[in-house]
Amino acid sequence: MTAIDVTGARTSEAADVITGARERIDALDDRIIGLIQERMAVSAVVQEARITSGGRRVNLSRELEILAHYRDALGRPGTALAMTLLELCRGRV
Ligand SMILES: C=C(O[C@@H]1C=C(C(=O)O)C=C[C@H]1O)C(=O)O
Repeated sequence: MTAIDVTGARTSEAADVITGARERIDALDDRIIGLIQERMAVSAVVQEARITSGGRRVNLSRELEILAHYRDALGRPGTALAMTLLELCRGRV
């Protein structure tokens, strides 16, 4: 397959732009995944400390703050993203 086929572009110039941009996207996705894994590890520290102290895993008021933060930054899809992040970090409630 040629670069044009793979990218869906109709010219080799557009195919070059898309190929370069996709490399940047792949690198960004790797960093985002790494940050999510780091967030999961830090969240686990908080949850473990709270559970060990006799508290509950989940803290609803804190989660509402996080949902609002993502919604304010990214709009409605930000809320969905934050819910997915919270599920990754503390499991399903
Ligand atoms: C990490 C915490 O514990 C849980 C996980 C959260 C998170 O991953 O952001 C937020 C609230 C809690 O349900 C916390 O209370 O800060």
